[in-house]
Amino acid sequence: MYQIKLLNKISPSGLDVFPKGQYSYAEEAQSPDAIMVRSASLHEYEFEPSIKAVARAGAGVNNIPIDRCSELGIAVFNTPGANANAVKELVVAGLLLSARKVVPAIEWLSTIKDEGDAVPGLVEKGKGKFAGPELKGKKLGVIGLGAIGVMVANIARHFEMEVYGYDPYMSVSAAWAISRSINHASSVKEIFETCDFITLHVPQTPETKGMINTESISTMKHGVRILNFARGGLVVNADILAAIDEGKVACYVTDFPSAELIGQKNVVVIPHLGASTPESEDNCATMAAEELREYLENGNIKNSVNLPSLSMERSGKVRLGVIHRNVPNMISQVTQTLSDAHINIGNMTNKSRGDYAYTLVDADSDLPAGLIDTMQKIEGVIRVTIY
Ligand SMILES: NC(=O)c1ccc[n+]([C@@H]2O[C@H](COP(=O)([O-])OP(=O)(O)OC[C@H]3O[C@@H](n4cnc5c(N)ncnc54)[C@H](O)[C@@H]3O)[C@@H](O)[C@H]2O)c1
Ligand SMILES: O=C(O)CC[C@@H](O)C(=O)O
Repeated sequence: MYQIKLLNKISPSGLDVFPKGQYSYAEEAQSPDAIMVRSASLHEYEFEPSIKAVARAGAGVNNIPIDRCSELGIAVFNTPGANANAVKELVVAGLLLSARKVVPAIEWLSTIKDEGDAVPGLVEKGKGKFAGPELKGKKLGVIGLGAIGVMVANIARHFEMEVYGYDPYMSVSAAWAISRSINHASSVKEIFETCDFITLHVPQTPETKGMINTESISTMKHGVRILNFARGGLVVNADILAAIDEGKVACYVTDFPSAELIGQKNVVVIPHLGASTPESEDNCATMAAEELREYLENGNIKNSVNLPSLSMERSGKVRLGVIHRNVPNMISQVTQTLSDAHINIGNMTNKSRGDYAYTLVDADSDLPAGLIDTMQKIEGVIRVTIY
């Protein structure tokens, strides 16, 4: 029985992917084989030795200690694109809210709610201070052209915005999906200097952390509107609040609340609702559960963020999955261990990713006792699993 430990609320349609009687899932598990998580932080988590995989039902993996997982031989998965449409739709709302002062205007209405028949008159008299510009004809800069950024860039064209996109690492599939009418910015500086609206769609990494700060804001247009549906850490809150105070930034819309942002003028704070639709919660949970099943049952890897993608159709009697360092002589040592035990290899495949590599072997006969221990002791082998 495979045990899955759930660290956040996971959509039932994802949990239905696990066959009853073969899998159990709960918030507490004695010897979990895998963890399913959304936004809970695992940075302080003591991984049980039984854990082979972590599946993030979502895109961002900055809540997971990826390097530590790799060193422990734990495969980390995410669900690319599964919640992109949900985020795109909320970004559209964010664009409109950043331009038209709908949020403060609604708040203002509650101050005149006891004025009886005078309300319509007060509305017509007071509404002038809530005027805001149209999107049509304005320049939108999209930083990060992945699953979400491409969708945002494309839909903004339907508002007749002039769209600029920046992503030095853009994937081939994103390049196919993006509209040809999007202008290619050759640097992030170009976005900062050119655009009236800037929206962030990059992961939080050491490279992107704090990218919106006093210095970068100083290169932007006066009255720029900034949207952050990616991660709170991309923006230095104190710097953007100072820029709002000076009028340099007209509005900041973020999906990542912090005490200093809540209630501030010209800041629209949303409680991390980007992916909170039933559709995206189902998509993410289903994709994450399918990835876990394929890995736990067959050792096949799809959508891992720390190990290579590698799948092989099953053959032979026993399958071995070996996570090892990406250094010379590893494959020969793995195969030598099998040949020393007179095991014929029916099929095998290997792929590397950065410092790590993964070898899948289908053996034609059962493995003798002790073989796994012998293989595990090879220098550079991190984890050996039988499937
Ligand atoms: N608000 C939410 O609920 C919510 C939901 C989903 C994702 N997110 C966040 O949005 C981010 C993007 O999601 P996605 O699904 O589009 O991911 P993605 O991996 O499909 O796209 C990220 C893109 O950023 C690009 N990139 C990386 N570093 C960059 C840099 N320095 N400059 C420019 N581009 C860079 C990558 O090349 C990639 O194309 C996630 O990492 C996550 O943090 C938030
Ligand atoms: O699980 C969520 O609600 C948010 C997920 C989102 O931040 C992501 O990175 O995919």
